[in-house]
Amino acid sequence: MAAGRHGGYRDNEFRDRETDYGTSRKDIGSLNGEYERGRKGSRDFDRSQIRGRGSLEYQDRVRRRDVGGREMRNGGHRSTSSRSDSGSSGGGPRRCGYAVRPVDREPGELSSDGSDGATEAEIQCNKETDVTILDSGRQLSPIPNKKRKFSPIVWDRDDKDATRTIRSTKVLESSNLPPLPPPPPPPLPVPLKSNSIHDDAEQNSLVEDNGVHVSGAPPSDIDSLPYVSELPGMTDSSVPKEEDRVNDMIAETNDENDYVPRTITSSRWANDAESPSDEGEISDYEDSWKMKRKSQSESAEAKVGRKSISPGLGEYSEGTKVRSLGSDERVRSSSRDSYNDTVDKNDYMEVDDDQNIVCSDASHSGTESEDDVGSHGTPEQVHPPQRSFNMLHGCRSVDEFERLNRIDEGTYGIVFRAKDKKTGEVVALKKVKMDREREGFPLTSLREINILLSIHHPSIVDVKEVVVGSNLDSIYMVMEYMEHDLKGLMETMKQPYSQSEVKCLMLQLLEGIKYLHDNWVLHRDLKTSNLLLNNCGDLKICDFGLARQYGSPLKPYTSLVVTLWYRAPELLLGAKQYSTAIDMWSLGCIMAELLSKEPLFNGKSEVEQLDKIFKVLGTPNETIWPGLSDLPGAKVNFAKHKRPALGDSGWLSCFCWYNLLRKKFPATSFTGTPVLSDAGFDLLNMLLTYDPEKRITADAALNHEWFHEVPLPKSKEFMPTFPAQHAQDSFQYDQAHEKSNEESRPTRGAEEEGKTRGTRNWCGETVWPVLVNPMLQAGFSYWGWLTIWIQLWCLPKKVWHKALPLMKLFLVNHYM
Ligand SMILES: Nc1ncnc2c1ncn2[C@@H]1O[C@H](COP(=O)(O)OP(=O)(O)OP(=O)(O)O)[C@@H](O)[C@H]1O
Repeated sequence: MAAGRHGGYRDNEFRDRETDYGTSRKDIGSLNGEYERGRKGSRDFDRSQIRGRGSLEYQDRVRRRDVGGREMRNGGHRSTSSRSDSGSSGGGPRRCGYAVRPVDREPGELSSDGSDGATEAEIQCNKETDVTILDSGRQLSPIPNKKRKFSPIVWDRDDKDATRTIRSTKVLESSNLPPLPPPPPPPLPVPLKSNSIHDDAEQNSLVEDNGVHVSGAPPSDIDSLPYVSELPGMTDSSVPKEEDRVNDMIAETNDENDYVPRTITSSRWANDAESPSDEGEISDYEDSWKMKRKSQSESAEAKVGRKSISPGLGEYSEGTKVRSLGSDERVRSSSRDSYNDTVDKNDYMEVDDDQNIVCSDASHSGTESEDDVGSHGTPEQVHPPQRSFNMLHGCRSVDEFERLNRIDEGTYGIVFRAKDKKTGEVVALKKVKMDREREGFPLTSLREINILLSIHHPSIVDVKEVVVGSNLDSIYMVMEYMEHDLKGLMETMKQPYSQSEVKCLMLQLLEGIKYLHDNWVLHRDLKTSNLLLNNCGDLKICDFGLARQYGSPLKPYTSLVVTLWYRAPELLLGAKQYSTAIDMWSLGCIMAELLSKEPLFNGKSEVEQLDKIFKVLGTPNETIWPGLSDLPGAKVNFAKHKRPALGDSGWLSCFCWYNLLRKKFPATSFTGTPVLSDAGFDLLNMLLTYDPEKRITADAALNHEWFHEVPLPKSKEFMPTFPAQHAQDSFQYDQAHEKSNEESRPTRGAEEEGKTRGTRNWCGETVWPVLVNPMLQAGFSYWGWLTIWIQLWCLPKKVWHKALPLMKLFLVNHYM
């Protein structure tokens, strides 16, 4: 029965896998190991033991079994005509298997040999992005393909103090650091910048980075990177106390089911089991931020109650805890990032083909197997762009940027286009919204900053630095500027993207998602408005406000993630344990949207969303989705949209099952409906597979045959370009802004008295002195006058008629 719906499995296959899973769960390390081994494509490996992240192998196995036949996924039809044993898990693109006639190529489409005829100018675009283009048009990220043993993003401070002290001493000694002058206190309460660890021949020598000396000694492991408190001039003594205190707070407040986060201070991702959940991790941080803010406006002693000493540099106190924490986090996360960028392969222990844990760092050569060296190639060839942060200097002011125009406003931030006055570079500045300031620094922004500073990939928007406004609460992320977001772009397009263009976009998207998943990051908010595009054809994923680390084994997380239209069915049904498959479902929705220019499932509520999905894909049941009935939402009696006409099995059911989705994307069309080949439909089906365990992984999707058949993915240089939508806003916004600036000009009376109404900040908002009475503020603004006007409106007509001329007179005198 299920065979017809989801990939053609027989029931007993599920049971087999279930049994294996049960066994393997006892030893999650072994599971991970098997998964990693499986990824390398060991042919003799018993893939049936792998579940979850090993679904790639699972798909592979199914493919082999079904060669020559037809396979249904969500009841979908899978063409196998051109499919051989793909070995997709480790095989890579099989482009040689496809003979591509020139006539089949669209302009810009890559040929089999990779020559796309791009002009030099066009190729220049690629050079800038520092990516290698494969013959299939795919970009090779400069990041290793293997899944990291540990996430590069650091949220934890759970290292033992003693170890830290020893490490600190070791690092400092080995680098023969001369005593540094005490650094100025880090000015920001969030993790912002870090040092740069250079990976060059003189690993043990001092490296000067932006005028700051840091140890260039290769750390024996990532934890040995220096901390703020380990630097000269910073005392370490108070750190343990603070850590203990913070850990106590975590222990007291951690509740895995609570969505409200608590602390950012613990948990390395790969060791998630020992750490509080993400939701638990942040709010302590927020608490700290609150405390810090409180301490700014009142006396620190009064609020903290316990600690009142003003801390030395690098020390922790209640009042400055966040600042120190932020700096520390900043150093650690970005240290990893810098280190990751420069010596990515050296950074973490990785698992090689033979399940050896390999530290490719030269200092760990003893643990590096020959096999691994061979399989990894030469890490030295990879030189991703390096982000150098000066950890000892404060962040720059936003005044060092010239505001050009406002790009867009999201839920969590306002994005501006701006120009770096120093370099002339045009960037995007995302101002963190502090609307809910009373609740502390926004969690989403903390996550976003932390993650984006820690990862680097051509398909992920690059955060260059963080700058502050005149008011310390104004925090801006400086990002590379992208001309479009896919949602806005598609709204302006008359025709949807062609298949070859969708392939180009999907490949970039999948590369980015694969990188995230390999680095233990779930994006959790993939949608077209979070995909940016520039006129070089580069696609980049942005908005990491909902992103988080995941670990193995999975922990319960909130299911209130992902924008409704792109939310996976397991989330809609209330699953708390989910993984990378939720992002893959979103990719399925995005792929469909790219092809049709319409959202695939545009429900208005969760129930309606589920109903829309079920209508198209059929209502799932326990057979096609084992474990479905355990989900909280599955108890609801949904309408049974059952496609198979002849029971649950039989080849006819295959057609009936998937035909609604296939109807939306037919293989041929005379009506202008977007067409999708069998292979493309197969990929779409695999992305929109109900059972998250069976849903295709990013890795497998990258190797899907759709990307290797004609029409081939269009080369980025030949992607259509459009006028920058945000630059168009510029005129309108600037006019509006000019008008609002008019409002902020001093009143005539005030001018006379030499007073002003408040100053405009970088965004054009009025900033009032803290002590200005809000009523006074209202009185000086149009809003204030509007309020009065409305009140007058409510007055009896007689009174109002008398008041009106007076009001007019007053306003004319006052403003004209
Ligand atoms: N680097 C960038 N370059 C150009 N435009 C950008 C950039 N980053 C974001 N934008 C634009 O700003 C919009 C909002 O950005 P973003 O999604 O990061 O904010 P948000 O508040 O988190 O939004 P959401 O409400 O979707 O959560 C994006 O849809 C995009 O149009």
